[in-house]
Amino acid sequence: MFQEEDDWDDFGGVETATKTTNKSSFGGFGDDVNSDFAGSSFSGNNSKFNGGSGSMNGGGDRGGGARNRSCFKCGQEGHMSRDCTSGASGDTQAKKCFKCGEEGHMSRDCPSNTSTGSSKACFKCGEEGHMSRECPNNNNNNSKACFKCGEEGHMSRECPNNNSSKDGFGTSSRACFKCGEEGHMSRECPKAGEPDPNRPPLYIPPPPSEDEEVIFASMQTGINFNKYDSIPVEVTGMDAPNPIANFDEANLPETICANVKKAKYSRPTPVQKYSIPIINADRDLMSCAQTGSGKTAAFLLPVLSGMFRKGLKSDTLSEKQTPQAIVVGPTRELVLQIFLEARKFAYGSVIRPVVAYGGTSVGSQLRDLCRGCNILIATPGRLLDFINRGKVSCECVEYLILDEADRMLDMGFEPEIRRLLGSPGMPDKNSRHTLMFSATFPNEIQKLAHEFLRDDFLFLSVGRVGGACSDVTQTILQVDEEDKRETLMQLLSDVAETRSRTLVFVETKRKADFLAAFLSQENLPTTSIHGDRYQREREMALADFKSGTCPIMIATSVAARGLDIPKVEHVINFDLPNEIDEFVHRVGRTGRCGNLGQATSFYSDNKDGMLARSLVKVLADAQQEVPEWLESCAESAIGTSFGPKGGQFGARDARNKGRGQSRVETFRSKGDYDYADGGSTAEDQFGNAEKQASNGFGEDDDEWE
Ligand SMILES: Nc1ncnc2c1ncn2[C@@H]1O[C@H](COP(=O)(O)OP(=O)(O)OP(=O)(O)O)[C@@H](O)[C@H]1O
Repeated sequence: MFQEEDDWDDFGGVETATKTTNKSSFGGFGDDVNSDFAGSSFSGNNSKFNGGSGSMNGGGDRGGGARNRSCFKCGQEGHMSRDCTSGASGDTQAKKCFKCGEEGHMSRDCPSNTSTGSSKACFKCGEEGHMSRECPNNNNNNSKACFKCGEEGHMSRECPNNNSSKDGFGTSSRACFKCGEEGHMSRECPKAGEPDPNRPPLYIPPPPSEDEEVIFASMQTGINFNKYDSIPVEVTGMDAPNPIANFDEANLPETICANVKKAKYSRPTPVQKYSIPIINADRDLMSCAQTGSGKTAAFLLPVLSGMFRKGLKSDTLSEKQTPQAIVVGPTRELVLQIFLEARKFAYGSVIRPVVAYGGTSVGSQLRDLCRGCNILIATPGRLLDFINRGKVSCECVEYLILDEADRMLDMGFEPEIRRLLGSPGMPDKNSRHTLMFSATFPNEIQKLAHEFLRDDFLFLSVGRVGGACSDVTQTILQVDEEDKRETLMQLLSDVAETRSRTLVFVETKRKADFLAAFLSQENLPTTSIHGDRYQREREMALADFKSGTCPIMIATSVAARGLDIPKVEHVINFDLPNEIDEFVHRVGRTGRCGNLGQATSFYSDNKDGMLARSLVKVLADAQQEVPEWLESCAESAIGTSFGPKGGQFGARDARNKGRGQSRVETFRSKGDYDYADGGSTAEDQFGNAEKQASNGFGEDDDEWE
């Protein structure tokens, strides 16, 4: 079915048809501008889903110019419809009036001038009663010039000035969209077959290891693992089931139970003790627990078990897969990690997890998908792309899980999540189970989340919502911008010898590159990860960091959430983030699963004042030392827009009005996440973070995958 990457190249044909769709539907206005610059992506959909067949019926012939064209009115060749001498339509497919929808006359002869519903105005002058090509108001500003020579009075396909290199405005020359050279359109490009040097190389990630030892390799629990039991837990909502005390009470199928043992999970963490019975009882859940405390297994184990219990529905070897569970997360590396966890717990069973994320070959992921998919773990953009292509249907979804749910509902991803929830076949909230997990849950996001959960959902908080992990020893250093590099060098001075894993967070992708290059020059083995790197490079950077080949990794916020990297000893915030939640997640890359960790943050007076109050709060809550100077900074922020006096966090279920507190921090930024992670367009593979989530699914990726 998908033997070759090129199997997916058939979109080239659609492009041609699309161009002509534009032309015919707009009565001759459709300059090639449309087809070259927009048609390939957006109109491609039109031709597929909105009457594309219309464009195929002869439409394809019109654009090329090489084939015969027949009169629009009588169906005969040799003349255009405007020169047609036959009074009425003579062909079998009688044409309807553009204005009133009736047959037997053209729109310009339409007797029903009062037609209201669909009366069309001239595209050029805006007046009704004539089409744009018959427009008497030729001086109108909107009048269209030939796309090739810039002159009016003819369309580009009839242009007598074939060698003209002027564009429609007669000012600059138009180059071929594919090769950049002048003198031809992209569809006639002689280099069409050659690879575009600006496009990123195709990336097919290596298949995951089949070695049991690798599959079940897990992080060693640390000395504070047992202390998890003393963390206060609160469940709010009606009729919450009792927590379990051990995995034997979790009602897991035998295979999954055996896999839990192989993963050396001897007993559940608090978030698992509470979440597992809640999900087993088919309740919706918003679950908040500190970083590194086992939230992934808290949803995967009961969801996989539920799928077993209810019976698997997905067809193997079907071109349209119907997963019963969908997990979405904000970054590619995180969804890959969750996939590997799902694969571990489902090992030896018939459940087939599949992963889908941007920056990688669509064809290869589709081939994998079509081998069968019971649980799909994906970034939202790529998932929507697959739904849009008709490769994934949501009709069987029983579980929808948002990991890092507060980020998934924050401004960057919210439009895509809404699109996912509104996609065809997606069961409504009362017909599916929606589960949300994160270490942070600001009040305003909680309130938004209520819209997607059943009314009787349960809210679970383990420890303080939004609190930093107390197993991490935190230091805040007051450092001026210009001294940061030197201070960093001091902190890293012995890493070349100790090889202790150090994760350094910076604000921008450029700075990440710059700092990585600088440290490498200083003989400190450093790599970097951020949204402007190719996916291959991102995964290699992570692998080098994990293996210790490069014990220093410079990262943007793309690595702030969810990544579970063993033995990260030190997190350095070279730049503090704009949001306190982001800070909590970054610090949480160390001190996981009961292990101890260290975090050092550079505080710049000029830049970080807005974070002072929230920082004091987070440090105090995590029983960390709060420097006096920071308290003073926080005091001076009282009464400013940086936080009300006595600022507190969204510390509990936002439904408990009066008890829930307002957040201190309101500066929410988008950060470097994998927004709009659809097809493998150049932007997807190489720097998509600034792209708006609403700008489509990257339909044209198959042209070069
Ligand atoms: N019951 C358990 N026993 C031993 N190890 C566990 C247990 N549960 C989870 N772990 C391990 O703890 C580590 C952290 O788990 P996980 O990544 O799920 O944390 P998290 O709460 O999702 O963190 P984050 O908030 O950063 O996303 C993983 O290596 C996981 O394998």
